[in-house]
Amino acid sequence: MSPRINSQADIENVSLFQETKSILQDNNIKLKKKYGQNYLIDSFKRKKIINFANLNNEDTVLEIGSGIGTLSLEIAKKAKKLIAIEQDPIIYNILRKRIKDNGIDNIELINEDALNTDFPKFNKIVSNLPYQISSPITFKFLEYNFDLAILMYQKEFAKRMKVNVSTKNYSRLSAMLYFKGNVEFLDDLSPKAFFPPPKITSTVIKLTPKEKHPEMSIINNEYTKIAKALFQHKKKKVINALIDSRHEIGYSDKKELRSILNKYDLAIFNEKVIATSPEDILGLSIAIKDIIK
Ligand SMILES: C[S@@+](CC[C@H](N)C(=O)[O-])C[C@H]1O[C@@H](n2cnc3c(N)ncnc32)[C@H](O)[C@@H]1O
Repeated sequence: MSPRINSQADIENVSLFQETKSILQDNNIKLKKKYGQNYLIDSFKRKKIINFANLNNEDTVLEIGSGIGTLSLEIAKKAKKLIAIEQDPIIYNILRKRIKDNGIDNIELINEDALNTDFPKFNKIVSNLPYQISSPITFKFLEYNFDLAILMYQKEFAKRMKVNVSTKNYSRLSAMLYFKGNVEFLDDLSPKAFFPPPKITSTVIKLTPKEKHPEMSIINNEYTKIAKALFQHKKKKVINALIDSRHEIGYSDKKELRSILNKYDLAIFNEKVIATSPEDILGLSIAIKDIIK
């Protein structure tokens, strides 16, 4: 069915859709679900996403999952340099050719799994992320120094990034991000903005790293393990969640851990996990750090 055209934005969208379709057809590509290959075909949203990053000619931008270059070629026009990482070798080769055909010389294109490669130096990130790596790639970003990241996720995932203690979206992710980054919701994109359309709505967020929390820098390991253990049992009391996820903090014997924990007289043990703030979890991590293996 031909798309309905009402405005200039519609015309641009149709042309981005046609361009995407013809690149895929010319290369005999069937997009792969396992790589999260839903390509942006809404040129108005593309412009908006790139504008959110406020790019200038001193920026080195990192893009994870560059696909056929829908964002990449536009980012490269505004930034000093783009480092684009694409795992699928066939899609990587298509983009490599597009870069060459367009005479672009400021894109470093890397054919790797972004989770298993060190990122070259960058100061901004702009990415329509492959949804299946949302969580690990977000934590990986936070290991690097950068000014800001404009990132697109599944809406349900994005909602879990902000801390709302005692709500159903409060999660390990929000508890981890609380100390590491500020999250600002910027925009939503309907499935129609992508080809093929995914089943879900997407959300664009701005992530800005926070100053290192002084206590978190010494307790990060213990906090990470404890948060992982706790949020597997969000509705349980803290002590029971720790015992039930004892393998996350280095124990296999339930009785042994219970008797160790019973030596601590901590009020937080009787709180429900969902009601404990990141600050509470930090306090717990400091209190029991010596028993975390
Ligand atoms: C949602 S698409 C975005 C493509 C393009 N940036 C756009 O906006 O249309 C995600 C891309 O990430 C790639 N990808 C998936 N897993 C990856 C990984 N672990 N490392 C690098 N790229 C990956 C996919 O092949 C796909 O091209």
